[in-house]
This record gives sequence, C-alpha cells and structure tokens, in this order.
Amino acid sequence: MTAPLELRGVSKTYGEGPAAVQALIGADLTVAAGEMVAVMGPSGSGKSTLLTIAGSLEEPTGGEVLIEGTVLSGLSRDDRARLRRRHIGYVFQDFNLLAGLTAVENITMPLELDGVRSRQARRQGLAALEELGLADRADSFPDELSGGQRQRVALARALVGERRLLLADEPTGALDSHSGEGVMRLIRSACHGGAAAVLVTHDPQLASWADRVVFVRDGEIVDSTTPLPGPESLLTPGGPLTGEESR
Ligand SMILES: Nc1ncnc2c1ncn2[C@@H]1O[C@H](COP(=O)(O)OP(=O)(O)OP(=O)(O)O)[C@@H](O)[C@H]1O
Repeated sequence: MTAPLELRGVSKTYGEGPAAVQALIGADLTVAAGEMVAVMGPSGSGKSTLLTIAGSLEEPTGGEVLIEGTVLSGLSRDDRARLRRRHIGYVFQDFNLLAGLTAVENITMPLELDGVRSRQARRQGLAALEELGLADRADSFPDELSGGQRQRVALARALVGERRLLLADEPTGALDSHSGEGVMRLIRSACHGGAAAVLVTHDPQLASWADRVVFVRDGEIVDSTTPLPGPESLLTPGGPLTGEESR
C-alpha cells in the first residue's frame, strides 16, 4: 500500500556561504496509513523543518518528498497546493484559527477553497465538530472558545475532508495536561480511522502515544524506537482511555 508520507534523503540548508545552516541532512522517513510517529530532539535539531518540508510548506534543498506516492518536486505549484489542501492537515501550537470566522467557518474554508459547495462543506464541518463533541459551538468565534475547544476546532479543520496525513507541531503546547491528552486521543483515533500522523513534541509522555518515536539530532534522524506500553496499553475498542475516563 502507498504510504501517505515518504521522505527520501531529504536535506534542507537555510542561507548560503559561511552563514548557511544545515537544518536537515539526508532524512529518510516513511509513515504508513494508520501510523502515528512522534518526532523528538533538542531545540534547533530540525524537527519543525522536517514537518514543514513533509507538509510541502517548504521545499527541500535535496532529496524527495512523496505524498501518497506522488513526488512533490514533479508537480506544478498549483498542483502541489491542491494536493496539500486535499491530503494534508496541519495543527500548530497557536491553532492558527481565523478570528473573524466562526468555528464551523474555520473548518469549511479549506473545503470551499477546494471547490466544495458551501452547503456540503457546512455539512462536513458540522459532522467534524460533532465528532469532536463541539457541535453546539459551531457558530462561536474563536475568542468565545476555551483553549481546549479552539484546539479541537483546529483538529477538526485538519481532519475534515479526505485528509490522509496529519502534521502537528507541539499541538498540545498551550493546553493543560487533561486537554493535551484529549488532543492526543483525537489524533490517535484519526489514525485508527486510517490517517497517518507525524507529531513533534518535547514531552515523552505524549510521545508514548505514538507507534514509533523518531529522534533528530543536528539535522539527522539518529534513532527510531517503539515506545514502551503507555496510554496505548489502555486501548479499548472505542479508543484509548486515559485519566478520568479510564477509571
Ligand atoms: N527560516 C530559517 N532561516 C534560517 N535558519 C532557520 C530557519 N528555520 C530554521 N532554521 C534553523 O534550522 C535549524 C533547525 O531549526 P528547527 O526549527 O527545525 O528546529 P527544531 O528542532 O524544531 O527546534 P525547536 O524545538 O526549538 O522548535 C536551527 O538551527 C534553526 O535556527
């Protein structure tokens, strides 16, 4: 089966000459459908660079990125943007929700940009919010929502439509540990539904939710491990349980 994400010998150099920074060096990484990979490493080691290149938000200086088997460098700018909108969902630490749009509008905007009719987009957006337990906040603006609710809207936006690859950079950064675990549970359940996820985190507790942890040091992927049984060991058919829900 074609992997949602494959990096082949990916390198990234910022700047030129003596000021050049080699942020990523020959990174190889394949993430299968249904798999969740955590990326860890010291500050400045290249984790965010890896994520932005995987999401085609930046171009590598060497190597190839394949999304669902398609080599990105072979696509025109427009085709790359279309593939990005359709297949890749992003969650960032600061959520990046648009303040002037309601929760459901934030979710439906990328669908509408992609040509989905607004009624159909709204239906999909509401379904995504419903799944995340936020149906009653569909018409609220971001500043009327709590941090955890905003994060769930950002996740719904990342997952709506046919997204097969979820990329998250410190997605629980601004949240308390309970809401943080909720976010991990949602990412996990998206993977159970067949999506692939790559998540950058400094927190070993959160990384323990992943199927695989990849370590980056000085721009190189230096190790890859399977975490010890963590929250995943509490998996039930309905998804992982943690904290209060598991009692
Ligand atoms: N746009 C840029 N221009 C120049 N250098 C950059 C740029 N983005 C990142 N770098 C450099 O590339 C290296 C890797 O940065 P990156 O942000 O990927 O690291 P990181 O592991 O995500 O760090 P952190 O954990 O602190 O977020 C660092 O030395 C950084 O200073």
